[in-house]
Parts: sequence; C-alpha cells; structure tokens
Amino acid sequence: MQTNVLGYPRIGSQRELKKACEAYWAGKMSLEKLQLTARQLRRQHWEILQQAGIDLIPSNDFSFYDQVLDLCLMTGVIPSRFTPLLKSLANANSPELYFAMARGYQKNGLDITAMEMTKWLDTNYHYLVPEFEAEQQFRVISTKCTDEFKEALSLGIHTKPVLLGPVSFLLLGKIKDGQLQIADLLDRLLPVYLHHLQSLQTAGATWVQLDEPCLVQDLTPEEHALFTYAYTKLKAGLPALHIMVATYFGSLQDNTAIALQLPVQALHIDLARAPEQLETVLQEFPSTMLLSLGVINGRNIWKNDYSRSLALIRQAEAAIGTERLLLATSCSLLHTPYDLDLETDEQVLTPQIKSWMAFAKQKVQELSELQQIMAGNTALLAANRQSLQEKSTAAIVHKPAVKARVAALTEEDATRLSPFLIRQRQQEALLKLPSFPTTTIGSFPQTEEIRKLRADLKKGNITPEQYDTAIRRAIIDAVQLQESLRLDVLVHGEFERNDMVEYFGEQLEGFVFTQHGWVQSYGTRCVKPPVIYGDVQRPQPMTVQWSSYAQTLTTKPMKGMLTGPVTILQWSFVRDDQPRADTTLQIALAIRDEVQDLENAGIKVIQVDEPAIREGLPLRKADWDAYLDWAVKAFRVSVSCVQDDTQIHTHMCYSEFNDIIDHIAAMDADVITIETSRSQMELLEAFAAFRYPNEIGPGVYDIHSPRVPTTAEMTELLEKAVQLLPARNIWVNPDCGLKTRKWAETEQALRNMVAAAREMRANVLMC
Ligand SMILES: CN1c2c(nc(N)[nH]c2=O)NC[C@@H]1CNc1ccc(C(=O)N[C@@H](CCC(=O)N[C@@H](CCC(=O)N[C@@H](CCC(=O)O)C(=O)O)C(=O)O)C(=O)O)cc1
Ligand SMILES: N[C@@H](CCS)C(=O)O
Ligand SMILES: [Zn+2]
Repeated sequence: MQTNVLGYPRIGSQRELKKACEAYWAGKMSLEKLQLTARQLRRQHWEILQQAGIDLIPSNDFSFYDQVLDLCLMTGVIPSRFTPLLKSLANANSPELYFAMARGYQKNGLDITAMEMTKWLDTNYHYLVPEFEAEQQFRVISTKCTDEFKEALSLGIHTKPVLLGPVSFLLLGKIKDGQLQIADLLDRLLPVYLHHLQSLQTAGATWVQLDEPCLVQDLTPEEHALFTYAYTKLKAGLPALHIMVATYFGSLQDNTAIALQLPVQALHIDLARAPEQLETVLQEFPSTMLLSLGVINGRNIWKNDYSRSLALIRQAEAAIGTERLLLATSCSLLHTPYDLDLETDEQVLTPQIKSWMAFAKQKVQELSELQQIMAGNTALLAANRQSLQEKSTAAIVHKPAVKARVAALTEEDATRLSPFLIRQRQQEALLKLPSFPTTTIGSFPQTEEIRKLRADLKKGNITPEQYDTAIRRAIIDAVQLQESLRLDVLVHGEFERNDMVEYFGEQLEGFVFTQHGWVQSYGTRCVKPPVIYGDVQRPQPMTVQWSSYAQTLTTKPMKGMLTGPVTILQWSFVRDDQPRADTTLQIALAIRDEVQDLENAGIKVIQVDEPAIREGLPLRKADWDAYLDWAVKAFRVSVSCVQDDTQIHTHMCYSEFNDIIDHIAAMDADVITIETSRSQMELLEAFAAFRYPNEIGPGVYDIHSPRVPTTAEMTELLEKAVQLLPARNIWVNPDCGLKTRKWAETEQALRNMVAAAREMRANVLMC
C-alpha cells in the first residue's frame, strides 16, 4: 500500500520564506537570494518526505504567495488593469507582475489594485481570486509546475505535481462579465492545462494530482457536466500520465457518481472530515481506479487514532483489495504547523499535552507508521492506543463545573433584557453620540517597535513592568490622537495583543499555545492558532486592565474589545473529542464573564468581534441552519448579560450577508460594523432588503491598502448608505482593524473619515 501526501507547508519552519519575501519587497534582499531561499525550502520539504518513505511526494505545492495566483500565471489569467504594467515589463513571467497582482502596484505613475483575496473554502487561508473577464483568453506564461518537477528530479526525487483542477479553478474564480459562460471558459482553458500536463509527462512525471475541492460542495447538473467534460478531454491527451483527482474538506455525497465516472486513475477522498462517505464510494468503486484514503487529518494538530484509521483501511481493503489503496493525508498539510519537535519549552507546551499532538512532519511519519501497522507492526498500534487512552481520561481535559455551566444555559441567558428599540433609547441617553458617530474597529498599527517589545519581554530583555509601561504609553498616544481627530467612540488600540485569537487563547484555561506553530494565513502573513485541548474557562479578567486604563484617559466612551466565541473556535486548533458547538458555548461563557467584568468596570460600549462566523459556514447548504443556530446562540450567550444601556457592537469582515442576513439579525448586536467599501456598499443591499433594524457601521475605506481615501470618496459611500438604511442607524468606520497599516496613512485616512462624517451631519436631515 503506497503513501500519498497532498501538499506540505511552505513558509519555512522558521518562516524563512516570509522573512525573505518581506526583505525582497523592502529592497533588502536580491531576487537571486530570494530564489535560493525558495529552492532550499523546496529541497528540505522533499527530503523530509523522501526520508519518511512517502511514495507520492508533492511538488508545485510551493508558492511565493499563493498557489491559485501561481495557477493564474500558468494559465495567463491576468486582470486587464495590469496591462500597463505588463507592457512595461520585458517578460510577463516576472516577480514584479506576480507580486503586483498579489499586493497591488503604486509605482512609476501606476496605481493598480491587488487581486481580491478570499477564504480558501472553510479554512483561515486566503487565496487570490482569479478574475475571468470578457474575451478571456488563456495562455502559458509561467511553467512553474514543470520547472519544480524537474528541480526535484535533479535532486533524485520523483514527485507528483499538484495543481488546482480546471473546474474548481473556474468555480472558485469570479466571472467579471455576466455574458461569459463557464463552459466556454473551460473549453478555452483546457488546452493550457493540457500543455502543462503534457510537458510534465514529457519531463517524466507519472502522477499528477488535480485538486477539485468543489466536488464536496453543492453542484448543479450543469456543473456536474463540466467535470465529466474536462477530464474526458484531459485524459484523451495524456496517454502516460496518471491523474489523481483530489477532494477534501467534506463528503462527495450527491457528487459521488460523477467523481467515480471520471476517466482518471485515482480518486482521493477526505476520511478525516467525512469518514461516512467511504461506504458509498466503495459500493460503486470502478475496477480501473485507485482510491486514496485521506485518513491523516491535515486540519488539526492531534495524533491520529490508528485504530479508527485502520478500521477504515480494512473496510476499503475488504471491498477492493490492498493493491488499489493509497494511505494519505486528508488534504494538504499547509494548514498545520511544521514540526512538533521545535516545541522545546515545557513551560509553554507541557510534555503531557505535547504527547497528544502531531504537526506536519509528525503526520508524515504517521502515514509511514500506518503502513508498518498494516504490515504487522502491532507495537506501534499499542503505543498509539495507550496515548489516546491517556488523553481521553486526563484530568486536565475535563472540568465538570464547566460542563455543568453549559448544560444549565437557558434561553434567558441568551437574550438581552429589552428589545433593541428600548435599548437604543437608553444608549442614546447615556452615550449622547452625534449622528453618524465615528469609531474604528479596534487595532491600531502593530509597529515593529510594538512587536519588538513583546519579543524582548519573551527573551527576558525587559521586565513585565517595563512592557506594561510601554504599552500604556502606546495607549496614551493612541487616545490623544483619536481625541485630536475628534473620533466619537475610542479604542485602546489592541497594542498588547500578538493576535486577536492567540491573545485570548494564552489567557484561557483549556487552551495551550505554541512557540513555533505558525500557519500561513495569506501571502507572508501567518497566525499561530492556539490549541483547545480541554474544557474552557476564564481564570481571571483578560482585557479589563487595558480598557479601563484607556477609559481613564478620556471622557469619551472607550470601546472594550473582545474576540467572539465562534471566531476563537474557528481560528484555533479544536479538540476532537466533543462537538464544536459544545466547545464554542464554553468559550462563550468565558467571554460573557469578561463582558460582565468590563461593564462592571464602567465600560459601556463593548465590541465582540465575529469575523469568522461566515467562514465557519459548512460547505453544504443543508448543514447551514444547524451551524448558524449554535453560532448565533454562542454570540448571544457571550453578550446578553449586560444592562440595556450598555451598547454591544460586533464586527465582521469577509462577509457576504445575503444568504444569512436573518441569522445576523438574530445576533441582535446593537451595532454591527462590516466590510463594505470594496463592494461600494453593495453588501448593504441585503440589510436594506431585510429591513435590518439595528445600527450598522458600513466600512467606508479598505484597510488592506496603504492608499489614503479622500473625504469625497467616503462621503459618496455614506450617501449610498443613507439611500439604503435609516440615517440615524448609520455609523462611520473603516472596514476592519488597522494593525497592518502604518501610522502616517492611518492618521490621514481617519482625519478624512471624520471629515466625511461631519459633512454627512451637516447635509443629511435626520428623522
Ligand atoms: C483578521 N485576520 C486574522 C485571522 N486569523 C487570526 N488568527 N488573526 C487575525 O487577525 N484570519 C483572517 C485575518 C488574517 N489577517 C492577518 C493579518 C495580519 C497577520 C499578521 O500580521 N501576522 C503576523 C504575526 C502576528 C503575531 O503573532 N505577532 C507576534 C510576533 C510574532 C513574531 O514574528 N515575532 C518575531 C520576533 C519579532 C521581533 O523580534 O521583533 C519572532 O518570533 O521571530 C507579536 O506581535 O507578538 C505576521 O508577521 O505574519 C496575520 C493575519
Ligand atoms: N478588533 C480586530 C478585528 C479584526 S477582524 C481588529 O481591529 O484588528
Ligand atoms: Zn475585521
């Protein structure tokens, strides 16, 4: 039985690629040095897999920024706004164009916006969204997949190149012209895919993995037909190359028949997320296909349960024999951190909890151990059983008082004292805000100096007292700036936070965090998700000292800033021994305690961020309501303890609200701030159509770009907003937090934003 890895992390165990790219962008590293770093990382990763004895080792899973962007360049999908830049370059396959597409280009008199980023299915990874325009043609610009295959071959490593499949590439992109038909696009795209696959075949590749994650989503009959059409065409042009279609993050369900009829040599299915699909897949499994069993979970950091994996493997073996089975990771290991062996500080990660975990390198090892167990190594199986048994009964995992508190939750605990309109009057009386009140989403620039303070604290170069003093200094400066800008509801700036989720994970019981557990979020930006291993509770207040200190510096309302339960869950590695809903309610109770303490400390505006609520939506619509019911309940539990005159805000970015607007309304936040500027307020239409009753802050400027928006631009957006919603309900704020921005642009942008709010106050008649 062969082993198969779908993809490996690429940022580097010490985030070498991040550091190299950022140095290159800053003009501090040459292109040659950047490319050398990339080659070294690729080699390291291939060798790890080779040494672990993996049979199908991925290549082309490396990327300088994003694998979908790479594919855009392999297929010539370059939005036309980049044409002026393209014309100025000697070679279209240049890093200048590549990084411009990823990050935007403001140089040499050009001002080109970056490609849009969105969440990769239900993960916290972002991909760049391909834009298919009118008259879209496809052509080969980059030959990356063949180049990297040859590079591995020259090191004596025969790899399996990985590409996003043509149908998912089209379905996950944005069709910019309503007249364009996806079937026509596919027809034009396939020759370019064939070109790449044929050149891989010529270079000696025997397997290629084409990822088609859309096969686990709801598809129309027309979309089904695209798969059959595409793979029939590809197969006809590739006599010697074996195609593996890889599906992950869910179950094939009603797409099973389509997947099984594809004229390809192998199908990969995700048995970590959807083990139940195995039975259906085996029933009709064609005698010509290999089946890759994704038993090693690529989305978590827990040791594999070998007994459970073995049961699945045996079930498949009984149906189709061992010769046609591959043992695999459930998806690419991109979503897991590199190497558990780097976690050496026992104060951070105790040996007990560490012994329950596996990062990418260990997961690769697990594949090879499963192979050995299949060959009769019972000692490995016994050791695994013992470790899992120890975890399931460990006293540190289970806290009866926490479980009892969740079990005792009532509808009343999830309901504010009075309906919104009554609360709104009381909040108006207390807060006395002007119309079109201005605020920000919470974070201010996380400068190098601020991050260095934290690094110095960790290294013991400064004392906790020195750290606190420096953070307080940053808060003083931020409050003074906001006062001088005449913002209405202030924030303390979140300077004390390394990350909006990790920060809370570090302070809650039931969580552990890591030293090096970095996972790529987008481009060079990484997150270090905390790990939820047991029942969650809050031992002591987490943010109160900072918010109440900030409140002493101003007579304006200071907004308390918390991350919501669903977002904490979504952006953490979650325990696998109880339903996600139960874990979320435990977190909700911890946040509720913090909300209560903030209110008791005199903080009368409290924001509970839930940017991940939309991304948590299951991939299948049939599962949405169940998820939304517990997600909305968790939010309500976390905030419903306060008095009517305490104003609860929530914030969401990355949001398309049309299809879940009733659930957003059910959250019953007094104010919701959302990302809307990039869609020119289009997103507000859902709120308008629903007659959303509560207050809304539609983001008036995009915080992803250093560009300073003008007052006129923002006034124009606000004017659109008042066409759609009652003016008295509208707030004025940026799209999201300002942590990735620099101070100079932040100050100027906020100055213009406040001026826009003032213009609205002067010009719009309030009723
Ligand atoms: C809103 N977003 C978030 C998501 N997920 C989260 N968990 N958090 C989010 O905020 N998902 C969706 C989006 C994704 N957006 C972003 C935006 C920005 C980042 C980002 O900037 N990441 C940083 C790392 C942040 C962090 O943890 N910083 C630490 C310091 C880490 C560090 O590099 N330390 C150095 C030493 C520094 C020194 O010596 O000066 C080291 O350890 O070597 C901190 O502030 O303490 C990034 O750089 O990638 C991520 C997602
Ligand atoms: N309060 C957070 C929300 C990010 S989604 C921030 O301002 O960064
Ligand atoms: Zn946000």
